[in-house]
Amino acid sequence: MIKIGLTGGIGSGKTTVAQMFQDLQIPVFIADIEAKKILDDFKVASKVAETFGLNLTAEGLIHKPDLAAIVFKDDHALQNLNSIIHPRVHERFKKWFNEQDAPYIIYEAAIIFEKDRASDFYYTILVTAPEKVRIDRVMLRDHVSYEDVKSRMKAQWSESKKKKLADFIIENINLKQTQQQVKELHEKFLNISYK
Ligand SMILES: Nc1ncnc2c1ncn2[C@@H]1O[C@H](COP(=O)(O)OP(=O)(O)OP(=O)(O)O)[C@@H](O)[C@H]1O
Repeated sequence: MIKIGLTGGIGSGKTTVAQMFQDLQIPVFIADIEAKKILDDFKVASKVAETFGLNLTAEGLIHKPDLAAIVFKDDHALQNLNSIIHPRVHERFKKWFNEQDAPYIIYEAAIIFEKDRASDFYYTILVTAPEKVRIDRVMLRDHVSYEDVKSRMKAQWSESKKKKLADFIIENINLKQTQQQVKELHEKFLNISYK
């Protein structure tokens, strides 16, 4: 079973594109969702709270906006958090992958090239959109400020740097055109996987 890595900067539309593959019956693993679930595990939450000097909520959870305020301003803190969460996401992915039965699967993550993980995948897809469009989308979706979005973007490489490394690029501006690009890639991946 072929593994396809799907990535893109914040607000580029990775999840929107991932959903389009899912609509074509392709299994999708969303690393961000898994990371959030892992953070809700009491043992992990306790470790993260201790590492960053945070208090857990009454339900024993991390208050995510407090954590975001720390890690999105401090690269070292973000790396520290990733070193707690990422190995666990990887474990979950391995287990999930072995349970799938499909011609190929999609692994969606905001960071693939930045982590030197492109070689884990048969192909990589980069979803792109102009920076201003991406910022507007995230401000609208998450009700956050322009500065908040910009500071989250700092941990990610520029699109031009990632474009050089990606096998395929999906320009996500018009949803109909995005869907068409997804369909074309889907056909290509099916052909490869059935060879
Ligand atoms: N082509 C498009 N036209 C209009 N709105 C779009 C388009 N693509 C995505 N959106 C909207 O923009 C927002 C961001 O898209 P999405 O969540 O898919 O991006 P993402 O890359 O997964 O973002 P993040 O990295 O922040 O999780 C969502 O509200 C989504 O509905």
